[in-house]
Amino acid sequence: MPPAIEIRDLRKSYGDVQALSGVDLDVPEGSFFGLLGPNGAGKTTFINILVGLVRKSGGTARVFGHDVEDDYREARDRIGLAPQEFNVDRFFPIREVLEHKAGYHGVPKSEARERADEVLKRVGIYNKRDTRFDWLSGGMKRRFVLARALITEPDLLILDEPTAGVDVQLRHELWETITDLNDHGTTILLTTHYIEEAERLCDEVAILDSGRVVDVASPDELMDRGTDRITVSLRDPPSAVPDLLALDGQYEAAELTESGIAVTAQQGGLVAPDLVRALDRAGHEIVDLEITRTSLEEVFVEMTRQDDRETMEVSN
Ligand SMILES: Nc1ncnc2c1ncn2[C@@H]1O[C@H](COP(=O)(O)OP(=O)(O)OP(=O)(O)O)[C@@H](O)[C@H]1O
Repeated sequence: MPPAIEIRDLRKSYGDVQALSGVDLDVPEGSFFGLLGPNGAGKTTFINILVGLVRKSGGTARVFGHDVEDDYREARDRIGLAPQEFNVDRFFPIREVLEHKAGYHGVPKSEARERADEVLKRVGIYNKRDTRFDWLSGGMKRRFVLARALITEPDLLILDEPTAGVDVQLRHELWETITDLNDHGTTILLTTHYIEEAERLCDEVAILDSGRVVDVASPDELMDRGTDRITVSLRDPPSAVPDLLALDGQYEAAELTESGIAVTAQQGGLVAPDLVRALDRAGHEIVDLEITRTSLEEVFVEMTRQDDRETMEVSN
């Protein structure tokens, strides 16, 4: 079975701007996949190539085995897109907008109404079915854009910043709706600036920076790449960093603090027991111990910042 998305050496330039510089990526069928990256990293360009809004400059992009340009119709019919910008026909009642869209994708008229009602109920705005898009609140507009993406019963749902600017309650409701879709087999590709969103929802994330994939991993794996800080308070704070030879290089740095010692290590939870033993053996009495985990956000900032530095070094 081909992956939901299969990308090889994908490139796109807009004049002198290299928006994608050779992206390779596989998104397995059924996964909840995050695409993270700072502004201008190339996320929207990537999505627009998949849905046929932008022509690639090179490489290949397939959706469930269909080339997005050569087999455009087959690929596009499998995708539901909820874009970041609202591009909705504002003059018709929203139920009609959905019916038109279903018709455009070959759904018979008799079934289109049924489907429209079903997706409006799913996103919780069925009672607004006769209202024009313009007259919906911001949060309802977000719900509607999701309903429109669902009207064709897509196998791949692409969500570009689906919760941008919505309140906490709606954000949680949208999370629930898309998690439920994923549980029932829909592959999800999500771009977001809310790292917490990626951490909660995604099985895997790709970090895109300056048109390149810097890393692909689960949120947990990414967090393991950050350093944790183990802070130990001691009954009698020492005047020099105690001998930590027994830790056998499992840590990156150790320093004195006001109340004891702080050690940074890749996986703090694994190092902490050895650290406690080493301090105990050296005669220190431990009063308190705290491990602060790196957040995915910190790892993300560090990864994309380092990449900036490399780019600067190359260009210098
Ligand atoms: N139509 C266009 N013409 C010229 N340059 C463009 C065009 N669209 C995008 N770009 C440039 O390509 C690069 C990637 O932009 P893109 O919108 O894909 O990034 P993004 O990751 O989606 O950013 P954001 O998070 O801000 O939405 C940027 O440098 C952008 O200025």
